[in-house]
Amino acid sequence: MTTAHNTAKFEDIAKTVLMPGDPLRAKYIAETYLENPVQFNSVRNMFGYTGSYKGKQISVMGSGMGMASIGIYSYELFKFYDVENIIRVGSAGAYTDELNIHDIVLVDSAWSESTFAKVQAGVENDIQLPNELLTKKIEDAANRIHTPIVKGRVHSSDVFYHEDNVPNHVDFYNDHNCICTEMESYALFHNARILGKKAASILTISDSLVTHEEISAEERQTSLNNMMKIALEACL
Ligand SMILES: O=P(O)(O)O[C@H]1O[C@H](CO)[C@@H](O)[C@H]1O
Ligand SMILES: O=c1cc[nH]c(=O)[nH]1
Repeated sequence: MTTAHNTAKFEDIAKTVLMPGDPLRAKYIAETYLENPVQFNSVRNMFGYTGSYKGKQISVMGSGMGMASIGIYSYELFKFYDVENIIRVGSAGAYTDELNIHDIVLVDSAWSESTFAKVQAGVENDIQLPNELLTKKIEDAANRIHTPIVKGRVHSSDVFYHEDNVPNHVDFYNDHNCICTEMESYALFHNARILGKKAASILTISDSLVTHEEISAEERQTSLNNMMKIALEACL
């Protein structure tokens, strides 16, 4: 089975896939943590690899940025490659000064004003939920390796740069209880639900919309090691 966006054969991809937005972060995870990683995709440079972690076959593949992009890649993995679990390992911007740079958020719900779910399947809910079991496995893994996490709701936005005349982080925090923002979890959770699969998201705070601190582009590729270890341990 190949698709317009993925040249992997059906058997090349493991049942669990870790998905960072950045394909270079996928390459970093494969080269740093997986034994014998084999690359299965390079179409559009959306790198994907399969290897083993502590004896378990795991794949890692970039999703690209935004719901349109993860919508395509996650749908193909679930539907055409029969992937069972996708764990997003992303970066996020903090909406509250209670979150610091490098804090790790385990997503317990994703709120969005996006029309993704409506256009995709006529679903009007503005909240999508991760799979409970997979999310619990991530929480248990974090506890096992003594890495603190914060559970909370993410704002999955279609837009990274906003003008001043629209709702901002204060409104999303106060009106919708969103503690941070990224651009993919809502679509990932929706795709998993309609296809009967499992998805979860774990995010590292890369910048703050409150304090305006941020980490560099290079650090976004490589410095999210604690989150990656939690996600890998959750696969065991
Ligand atoms: O670091 P990733 O996983 O790409 O996630 C976040 O970073 C990108 C924006 O810089 C968006 O994709 C957002 O969701
Ligand atoms: O502010 C941010 C940081 C990471 N990702 C986003 O989508 N927004």
